[in-house]
Amino acid sequence: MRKQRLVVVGSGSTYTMGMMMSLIAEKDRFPLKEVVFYDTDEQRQERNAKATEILFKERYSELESFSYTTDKKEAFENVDFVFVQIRTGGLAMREQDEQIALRHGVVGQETCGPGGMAYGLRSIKDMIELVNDVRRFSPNAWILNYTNPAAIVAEALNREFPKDDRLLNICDMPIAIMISYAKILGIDVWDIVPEYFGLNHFGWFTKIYDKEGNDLTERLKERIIDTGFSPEDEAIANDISWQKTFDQARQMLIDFPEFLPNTYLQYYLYPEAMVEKEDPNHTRARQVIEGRQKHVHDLCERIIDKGTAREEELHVDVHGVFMVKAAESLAYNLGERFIVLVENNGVIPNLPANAMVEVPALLTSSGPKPFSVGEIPTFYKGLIEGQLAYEQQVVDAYFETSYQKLVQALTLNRTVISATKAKEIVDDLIVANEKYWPRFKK
Ligand SMILES: NC(=O)c1ccc[n+]([C@@H]2O[C@H](COP(=O)([O-])OP(=O)(O)OC[C@H]3O[C@@H](n4cnc5c(N)ncnc54)[C@H](O)[C@@H]3O)[C@@H](O)[C@H]2O)c1
Ligand SMILES: O=P(O)(O)OC[C@H]1O[C@H](O[C@H]2[C@H](O)[C@@H](O)[C@@H](O)O[C@@H]2CO)[C@H](O)[C@@H](O)[C@@H]1O
Ligand SMILES: [Mn+2]
Repeated sequence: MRKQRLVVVGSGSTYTMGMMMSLIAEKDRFPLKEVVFYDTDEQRQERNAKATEILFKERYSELESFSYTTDKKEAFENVDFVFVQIRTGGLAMREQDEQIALRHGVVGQETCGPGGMAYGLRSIKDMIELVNDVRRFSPNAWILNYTNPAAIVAEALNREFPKDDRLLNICDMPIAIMISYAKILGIDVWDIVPEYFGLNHFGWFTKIYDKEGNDLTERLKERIIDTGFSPEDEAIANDISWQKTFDQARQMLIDFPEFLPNTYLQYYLYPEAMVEKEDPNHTRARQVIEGRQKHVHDLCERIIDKGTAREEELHVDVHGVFMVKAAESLAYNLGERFIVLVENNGVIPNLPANAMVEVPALLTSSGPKPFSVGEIPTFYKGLIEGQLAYEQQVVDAYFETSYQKLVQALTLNRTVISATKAKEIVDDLIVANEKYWPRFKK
């Protein structure tokens, strides 16, 4: 089995340690020769890197080389895989996004509504630069991207790099939801065969089968409605915010029982209730700073101080293992089924061909091979078309630096609707994002 050379971009991420555990867990199926960390923030990177160095010495003796750098050439030369998880502006800007939206009485969220637009307009520039940098040094490397908002990033990258067929955007939400389905059904998550359609953070499971082809959909729906729905992945199971989100997904299923919803639809279907639940002084960004980020920083510092990771409880989480398993399938032509983002091109014939849709696909060494979904019913088509128009309008606004299109985009978004509000929010976001956004022309 050919060993892979991997670079992790945004290696200072709160998800890096979980991802490293996934690399260790999958080392027989995705064997690595070399791992390189790349980040623009030396300090964030060093903490994770020093802890990883110790972890790899103890648990990944087969690895020939581990290093970390802020130099692009050093990072991107001769690599096979690039895993990307960057956050332009950091969690501090995420907090701004959430608070600005809430100040105007609308959903304040990382990837949905005005927050998602603000974050998207920060991510696009860095992601385009990054893909260009990687391609300069490793023209054939697989780039697997987690960077959010994945819908807007995927749309922008598809326009900027239309011929790049080794660039794949993914999201861990569908698989995280499937972990909860698996628990309810008493089967292994990797034995679930899902049918799914939508945009990123905007989709529905239409069928849930097991490997033998048994249709478990109706049984699953009944169980969720009767006995509840909760997050089960280790990383989110005890998080109150995620528990509320999964509980709300049960309510969505009661209200719209045809298909099983992605949890993110709560922001579009019940925007007022979502706003009411929020404490503007303690939004999700602050919870993550005090929760996941603190936990990871403390963990790394303990490992570094003690010189060992043996005393720590470290877990493989869905985020890391999904990325690694997808990479395995691409590297070794396994043709395994994953829900990923691809250009529509008739997969859903009653949506535009150029839409970036999230659907099941077989991952092969020549790229994702999506399954045909077929025409979707009017309710879902209507919702998706509105959201797609918003996403495409945000990307149009970015490339044309058009203020008018930004206002139009937010007016299209279900979490905003009011043109007056859209304009006021855009004006506030422009001020807050001065360091990150292009200058929009009025
Ligand atoms: N697609 C998904 O389903 C999914 C799931 C989880 C997280 N994410 C995304 O993963 C990313 C990381 O999340 P996090 O909470 O760990 O954020 P984080 O801020 O902890 O980590 C991001 C890292 O990226 C670095 N960075 C920023 N700009 C960079 C650039 N241009 N080049 C290299 N490094 C850069 C930062 O210095 C930081 O260390 C975010 O975009 C988040 O939204 C996506
Ligand atoms: O609010 P956060 O930062 O906790 O999470 C936002 C992300 O939520 C989804 O991803 C993951 C989660 O981050 C991870 O810990 C995992 O175990 O479960 C979640 C659900 O899959 C979402 O897909 C991401 O796009 C968000 O960034
Ligand atoms: Mn996601």
